[in-house]
Amino acid sequence: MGTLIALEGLDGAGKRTLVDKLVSELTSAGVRVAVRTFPRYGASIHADLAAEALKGAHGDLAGSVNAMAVLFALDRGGAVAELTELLERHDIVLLDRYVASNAAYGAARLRQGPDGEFVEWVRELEFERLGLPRPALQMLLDVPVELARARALAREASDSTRELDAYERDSDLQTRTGAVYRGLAQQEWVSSWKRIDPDVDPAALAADLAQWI
Ligand SMILES: Nc1ncnc2c1ncn2[C@@H]1O[C@H](COP(=O)(O)OP(=O)(O)OP(=O)(O)O)[C@@H](O)[C@H]1O
Ligand SMILES: Cc1cn([C@H]2C[C@H](O)[C@@H](COP(=O)(O)O)O2)c(=O)[nH]c1=O
Repeated sequence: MGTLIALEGLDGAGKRTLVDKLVSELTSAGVRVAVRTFPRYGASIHADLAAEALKGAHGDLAGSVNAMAVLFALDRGGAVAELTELLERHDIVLLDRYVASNAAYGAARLRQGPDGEFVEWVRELEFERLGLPRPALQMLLDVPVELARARALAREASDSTRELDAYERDSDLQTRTGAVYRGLAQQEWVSSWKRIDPDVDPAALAADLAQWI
């Protein structure tokens, strides 16, 4: 049975970039690694509806914190069988965002903290009702909000398909989300957490992750 590891962080933090480097390092070291990214755009109606809502579609859908979180949760709920199968065939299944994204962004929108009702609601909905596998390790790519924003803006300027959505445009939301994430990491929400610096060495981190197999 493989080890489930999730990478979390703000929009533009560099998660995708780091995941790609980790896969390259782990694969070179002979580790069987699979990657999945949430939301599953193009593969899940729930993910697509959420993305469209964050770009202004579907009336007042994006205005409801719980409705948005249910969409993200149902997207993941549809991936339970695939995750289970991937874990059977790989040493590590690395996730670019997972359940903690829902907890952190939703709590931040509601101005709640990591110990608040919303975080507990997400835990119960996703791990207990939807039966999502619990990650062995959750990593927080802890990039200052200004750096994450600069990276998201640079990406938007170079790629017309990556226009900032409502969450990305809201700098205060990103700041509060960062604070909730750090609280979740500090209290080891659901499983172990590891804080990752922006200048992390991917080779060293990959070697560390291989210890979790
Ligand atoms: N270490 C880095 N140094 C410089 N630029 C970086 C670094 N990591 C990522 N970037 C750049 O920052 C932008 C955002 O990176 P990336 O897409 O990996 O972030 P992300 O956390 O996956 O974002 P999102 O959650 O919004 O999809 C990209 O243009 C990427 O090339
Ligand atoms: C998976 C997930 C994501 N979010 C938030 C985080 C982002 O601001 C957007 C879209 O995600 P992307 O990585 O920029 O494509 O949605 C969330 O609130 N809950 C989730 O479960």
